[in-house]
Amino acid sequence: MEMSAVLYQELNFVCINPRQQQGPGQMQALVLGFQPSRVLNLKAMHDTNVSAVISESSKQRVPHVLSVAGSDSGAGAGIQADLKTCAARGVYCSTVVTAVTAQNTVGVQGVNIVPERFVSEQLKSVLSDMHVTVVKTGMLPTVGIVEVLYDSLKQFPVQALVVDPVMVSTSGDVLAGPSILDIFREQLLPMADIVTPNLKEASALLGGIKLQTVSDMRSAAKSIHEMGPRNVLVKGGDLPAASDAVDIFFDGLEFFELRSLRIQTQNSHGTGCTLASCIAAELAKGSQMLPAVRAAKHYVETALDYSKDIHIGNGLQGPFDHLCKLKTNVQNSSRLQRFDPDDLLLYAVTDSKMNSKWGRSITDAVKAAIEGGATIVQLREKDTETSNFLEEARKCLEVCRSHGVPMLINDRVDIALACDADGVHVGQSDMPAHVARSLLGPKKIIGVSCKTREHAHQAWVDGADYIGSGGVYSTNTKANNSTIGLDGLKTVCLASKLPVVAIGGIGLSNAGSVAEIGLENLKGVAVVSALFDRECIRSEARKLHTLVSQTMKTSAVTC
Ligand SMILES: Cc1ncc(COP(=O)(O)OP(=O)(O)O)c(N)n1
Ligand SMILES: Cc1nc(C(=O)O)sc1CCOP(=O)(O)O
Ligand SMILES: [Mg+2]
Repeated sequence: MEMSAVLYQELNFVCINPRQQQGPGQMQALVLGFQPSRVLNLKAMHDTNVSAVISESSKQRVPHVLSVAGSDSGAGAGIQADLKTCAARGVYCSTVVTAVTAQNTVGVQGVNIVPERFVSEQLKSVLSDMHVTVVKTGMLPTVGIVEVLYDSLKQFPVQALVVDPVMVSTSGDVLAGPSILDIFREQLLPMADIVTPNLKEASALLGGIKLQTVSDMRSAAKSIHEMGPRNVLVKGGDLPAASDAVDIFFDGLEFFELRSLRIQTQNSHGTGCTLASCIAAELAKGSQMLPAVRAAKHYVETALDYSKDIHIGNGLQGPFDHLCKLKTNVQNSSRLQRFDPDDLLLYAVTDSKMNSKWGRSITDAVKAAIEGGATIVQLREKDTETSNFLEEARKCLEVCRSHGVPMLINDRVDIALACDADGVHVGQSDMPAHVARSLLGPKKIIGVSCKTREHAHQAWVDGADYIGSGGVYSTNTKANNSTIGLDGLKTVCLASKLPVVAIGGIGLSNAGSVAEIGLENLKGVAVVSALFDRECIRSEARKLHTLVSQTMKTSAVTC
């Protein structure tokens, strides 16, 4: 007892794990904090009566993904891809190896399946001891392995399960045969929070039906959802070549077409594993499902683009550089996607006064909004000094980029240029949109505030990408703002082909009425106080996102 007391004093963060005493005289001490490599094994200690001495306040839960997958000796996919992805996303990753493959850029030369009982032993070791937040599965080569995983998850529940139903490698080699399909459908999918099949895997899960169009992908997502997973992402990377890669996300209520640029590269081995483990990592950090999927798509796209010319191996299936995000030149690189009007769905506009009132930084506020589902962000910092504004804008941009969410600057074209933001929002008394366009170039997003049909017409002529129209309701956030009501909003929508986002006094109580107007180019709502003047930005964003997307969907069908 005395010996342990000395040790505890020396090691501030030591705790004894009470769940896994390994036998008399043996115990594990685990150094908490984000330094999982510093695990001490205090075998020499003989006092088995020592109980945990750590106070709750000094415990720091680390976001933790457990990858249950096969090893890829070439390290482009499988366990190795999952480890690198989680490292790049700042999340701890433990591993349970289900198979060892001899693999390179040419193909799979051999597979050695780990016996079920040893998969089970690995699962027990990790799940009984470490606080796993999310389990992500990859190659599950036998029915027995799926069974032991199912049993382990029943015994040690985790916050989320991400299932990448790996069946065939990029090179076309079979990694799990058709015998696995029944148990996937019956046991694993009903437990999953998301399943991420590519076209071949979706087809296999559905008994071999052909999937050739985006419409087929929607039907497939719906049918797979009926098997029990909370969310489905059908990846359309194998659809006949088009300029965009389209994935279909279905949460049981609505479909989202998630588009990204198709990167021309042979270095795409491991993209499926990487996407799924990045979703798991984002969920482990507290993200909602759709923002996690968007962030993961953006991460994969950035890594593929960064690695498109690297050369590793002589085969056709090259790996890519998962850690590219940690290299400073990529950290601040431009957004790859073009402006997507659907990004206007939940537009979060910041307010410095509200952030000071609640004692949070702009970056923390923006991060919470995105994690709750905000699809575009505008920094509207009327009272922040220029140097601070620029510094904060750079930090926020990093957060937005890592989630694939566009970030615009209100009024200040100079700040937008200096931090390489994705665009600006200007009003009728700000810099004219056509001047902003000539300064920012064709690739940046420009939004213009419009209250009348004349404003709307001019915005189009000036080369704006979208219109912000309001105040739909009266607001305390912007002084002396005139209210145009729902009728004024309709007039602006009908006067333009540009996508429109409604603004002004919008919150949970009335966002539904706005979304209900059902005009095709009304794409979403922009909110300030309904997010940033609230205690929990993340949960308000989540509620607003659900409300607006569901109402828009219903209204679009009726109109
Ligand atoms: C999306 C969106 N719409 C409208 C506005 C208002 O812009 P503006 O009229 O320039 O007023 P300020 O925001 O600068 O006070 C906006 N910011 N965002
Ligand atoms: C920034 C802004 N522009 C408006 C316009 O009518 O163009 S209303 C507005 C403030 C919106 O804040 P809240 O969501 O807290 O009402
Ligand atoms: Mg302005």
